[in-house]
Amino acid sequence: MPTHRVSYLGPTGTFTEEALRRSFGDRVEPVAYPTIEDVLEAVDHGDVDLAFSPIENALEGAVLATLDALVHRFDLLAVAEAILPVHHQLLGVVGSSLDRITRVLSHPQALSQSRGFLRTRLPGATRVAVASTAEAARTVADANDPTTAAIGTMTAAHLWHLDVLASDIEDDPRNETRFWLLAKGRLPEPTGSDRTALACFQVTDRPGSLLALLSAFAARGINLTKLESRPTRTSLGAYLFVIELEGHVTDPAVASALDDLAASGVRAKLLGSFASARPRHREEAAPSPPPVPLDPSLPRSLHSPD
Ligand SMILES: O=C(O)C(=O)C[C@]1(C(=O)O)C=C[C@@H](O)C=C1
Repeated sequence: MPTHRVSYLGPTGTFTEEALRRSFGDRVEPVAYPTIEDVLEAVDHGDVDLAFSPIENALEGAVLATLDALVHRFDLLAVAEAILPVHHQLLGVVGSSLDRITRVLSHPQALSQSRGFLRTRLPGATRVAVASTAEAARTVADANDPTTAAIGTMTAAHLWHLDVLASDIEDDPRNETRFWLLAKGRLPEPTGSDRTALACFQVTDRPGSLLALLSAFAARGINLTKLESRPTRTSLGAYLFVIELEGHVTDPAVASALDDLAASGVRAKLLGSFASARPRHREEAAPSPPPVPLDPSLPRSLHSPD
């Protein structure tokens, strides 16, 4: 089987590399780049065959560095997705210990996903954002400073001979991150269990445009799995919608919904169509949270039925 050169956020030892190797094994040759923009630019320029980048985290939501670059800057298509359980380790040089740590380095996502641990166990420590978790681990190892720690992978601990000062420090053990494999050009054939991602821009701003967007899919029984609003970057208060739905962009129902949207003044940019890493079944939908008592002065429609 041919090997594809795939750009990813490096250096070696990041969660992204782990997800790439676990999901695609020896079908890929990972090529490290220092930032997510560089990862995407590499495939855009044809320096690699594919790019692999985080798109969504269970605790923090969208990975905006990837999402916004795909919406605004690059014309790339997601052709596959992968999900990795993400467990963060606090790494220090040999001989260090938790009570000596005054500075913690990591990728902003890792710092955010470990917010609870940092607040309760290292309340006085300075948090320093760096380009990736592996970059943080490498910096700590190079500095050989027992007062500085990194948040990163177990692989990074082994690579740079760091001690695990505290393990699995993420805010929730169910933490996981979804990644997209991105290509320039052709989409994969439908598999029967696909998802499609779109960025929808309102060409004309009028009341009910979000409703029109949602109705085009609802009317055809197409299940939406994600809806995210992002600034259009044209003026304050102007937003576009990123949606994900069940189905392939070539499915007749999806294609007809897109025709409807175009007719109602919505421009849709295709972000990808790919086999779902975790096909969703309607009956597995999360249970609704218990009703929250609301201020009695609020409109009745906001109250749960009694
Ligand atoms: O810094 C890394 O190790 C990465 O692979 C980046 C990244 C991200 O950007 O979300 C990937 C997965 C985890 O959510 C934490 C960080």
